Amino acid sequence: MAAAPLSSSGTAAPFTTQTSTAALPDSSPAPVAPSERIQLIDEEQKFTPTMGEALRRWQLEDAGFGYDLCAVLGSQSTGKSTLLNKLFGTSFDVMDESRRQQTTKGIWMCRGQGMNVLVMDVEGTDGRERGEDQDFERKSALFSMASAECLIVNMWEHQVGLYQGANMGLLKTVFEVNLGLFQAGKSRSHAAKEKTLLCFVIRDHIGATPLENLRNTLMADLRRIWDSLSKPEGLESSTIETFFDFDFVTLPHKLLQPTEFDSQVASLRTRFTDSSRKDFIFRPEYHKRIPADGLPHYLESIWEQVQTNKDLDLPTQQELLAQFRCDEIANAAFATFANDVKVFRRPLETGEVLADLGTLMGAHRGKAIEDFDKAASRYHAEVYKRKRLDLLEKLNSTLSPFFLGQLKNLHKKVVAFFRASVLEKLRGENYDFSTVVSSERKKALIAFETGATAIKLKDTDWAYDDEYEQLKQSVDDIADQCRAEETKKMVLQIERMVKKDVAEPTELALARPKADMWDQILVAFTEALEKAESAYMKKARSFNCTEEENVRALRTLKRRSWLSLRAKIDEQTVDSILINKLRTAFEDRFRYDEEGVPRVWRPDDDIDTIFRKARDETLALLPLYSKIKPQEPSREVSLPSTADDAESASAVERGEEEEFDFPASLVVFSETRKVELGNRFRKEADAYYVEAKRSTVSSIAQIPYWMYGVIAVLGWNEFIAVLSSPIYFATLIVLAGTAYMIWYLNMTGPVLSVGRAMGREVHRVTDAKLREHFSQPVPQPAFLAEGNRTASSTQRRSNVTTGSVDQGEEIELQEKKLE
Ligand SMILES: Nc1nc2c(ncn2[C@@H]2O[C@H](COP(=O)(O)OP(=O)(O)OP(=O)(O)O)[C@@H](O)[C@H]2O)c(=O)[nH]1
Repeated sequence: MAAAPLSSSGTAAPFTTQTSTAALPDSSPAPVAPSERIQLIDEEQKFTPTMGEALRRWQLEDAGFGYDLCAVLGSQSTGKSTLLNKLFGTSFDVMDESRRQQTTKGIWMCRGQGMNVLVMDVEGTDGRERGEDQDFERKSALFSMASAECLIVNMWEHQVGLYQGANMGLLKTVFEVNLGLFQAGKSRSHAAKEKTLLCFVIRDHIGATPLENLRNTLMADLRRIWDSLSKPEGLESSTIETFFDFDFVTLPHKLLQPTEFDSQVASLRTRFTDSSRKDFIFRPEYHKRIPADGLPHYLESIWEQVQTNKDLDLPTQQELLAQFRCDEIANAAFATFANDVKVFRRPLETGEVLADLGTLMGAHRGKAIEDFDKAASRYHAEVYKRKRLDLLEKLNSTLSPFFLGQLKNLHKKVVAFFRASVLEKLRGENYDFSTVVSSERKKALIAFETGATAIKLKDTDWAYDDEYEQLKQSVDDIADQCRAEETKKMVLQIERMVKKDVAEPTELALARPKADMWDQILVAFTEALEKAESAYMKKARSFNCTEEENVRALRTLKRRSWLSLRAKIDEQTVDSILINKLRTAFEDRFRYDEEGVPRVWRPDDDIDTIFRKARDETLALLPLYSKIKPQEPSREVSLPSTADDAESASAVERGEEEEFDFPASLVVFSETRKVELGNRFRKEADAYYVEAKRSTVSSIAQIPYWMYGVIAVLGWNEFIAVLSSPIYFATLIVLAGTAYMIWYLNMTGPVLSVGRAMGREVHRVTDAKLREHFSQPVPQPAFLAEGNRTASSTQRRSNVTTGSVDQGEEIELQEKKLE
């Protein structure tokens, strides 16, 4: 039956990939290298794992739906492989004529040359080696039906009308298989629409029987077979045309009419390649809608189903394939995506705020979805949609930590910026605290919201409300801190103001101690405090301070102001200054008379009484100094002690405030110190007394008046000499003129005092020198050693040292009397 052998390559090893040029069509227009073929299903009925790779090599992996698949069925050695090689330029093995043995075993696949067509060469039926075993025939028919758009049924012309030779057994199997497939998928409406083309190629057509007659004969046979089949429920009245389209082609004898054979094969080829032809074979409705990249998996699972004799549910298979492929595609898209976005992790972990994070995240996610859509959208729509959602969710959950990290960093950045800008503004002059804080707060919240919105991707449930609330809280906390700081600063400023305002009146009042001394000081203090309180209240308004805060701040302000007054009083009443003040008060009473004129002690003056009065009056000032107590009770100041209110007491316990005891703060110095100061003052006063006494002694020791007469008599001739000498006389005139000028310019007083001072100095130096010369040392009183800070004490010391031992003793006796 078979024609003369073209080549023989024997049986291929399982899953081998082979290339052959032996069966290239003679009329092949281009010398293109034939495609390699693969053994899709081997003799052991195992599906090849290399189909994916083969598709890649055939450059069909990315073809999507842009490919076609056909299979050839027919009896063994009926020139199937020869026909396919001629039609499609494939490289299937052709039987070696001399050996006459089965060539094609299992199912082979090859890409058509110059076309996106996958061709399957199926092992011939009625296989001698397989004997009567119909198992593989049925399986391969089922497999071909499930996958191919067009089944080429190859037969000799003389087989038409015969049951066995015309493959009627095989066709019966095909119809049964198809009904089985339909039954499984009957719930799916689209199943009915899927038709398969059965293209009958009648070989060795001599031409005696026209094609029309052959067609009728075959169709009558096919209908008979169809009718004989038991139909599933609901399909009892279905015809063979419901599921199949039929085409009939005749080819002349290959060996007897080779030219005609070749030209008709070439013509038939165009029906497979030229989609513009009316009789184009690969019409879209036959396509099984399996994307090329999913074809290996689909065919494998179909074969697995066929092998395990399970009901072949094509729609379910398509769904399963869609799931498998969508997962694969999603995983590939996700792997690229994960690699792209991992660069965000490190900077976000180190606290950076990435400027284009939102855009970049969106772009990477978009690319992943795009990659997925491109490959997966061809698969089962429902599965694709579901898997797309899954992928989107996975992408979003991968990006979510970046979103949260960025929000956290944004929060920190905005808070830091808010703090810095508020502090910066507060460093300036003439600011309104509440305006500064509210405007910076607004800016901070807007900055956060803008940043957060920029990274919030659509199709996510991401939200930043919590972070936004936290940010508000943080900003408000900082504002509160700043307000507390500002309030503190303001209280300090006001305190300084109070300190300045009370300093001078305090110094003045304490320097001139009078009965109303404390009244003056407290009036000044109260005025300063009132001024301070109103200054605080004015500023506090701009700080939006609460009533409670105001009460607390004013209380602090009063206490601190009082303490600064107390500090001033303490400063002015340290021992040395207080003694100085007492000394001054004493001097005012003792050394000056009622009119304020300095006293020049004369022997008949009652020094003792004056001294006693001045001393007692001065000592009476000590109790006045010792306690802050105004004459007028209304001028008394009263502040609560820390022990008086619970809040302050607990603040003292916590160490936040210092203890403040107002009644204790009214005491300037204790009784003990008062006694000490009295004693010290007494000694100082005694020195004044001694000085006064000495000055009377020195006035007693003055030159007698008759001595001036003696001097005048003895100096007469010198007087005449002056008058008679032009030099002396001129000198006299100059001196007289100078004296007149002094008198005229009213400078007598200053000149006299200068002269007196000079005289005293000369007198002192002379006395000292004389004392040294005559070696008559007199012990120096201890209190004078301390009192030599002033010029008056220096004067006193010089006076004392110039006195005789007798005078010193006399003075001591006088003192004892006074005591
Ligand atoms: N008479 C005739 N012989 C042909 C024709 N085409 C091929 N042959 C011969 O038939 C024999 C079998 O050819 P194959 O192409 O191997 O047939 P096959 O159906 O693929 O065989 P298996 O794969 O073994 O089932 C070869 O010797 C061919 O030379 C034809 O059109 N007419």
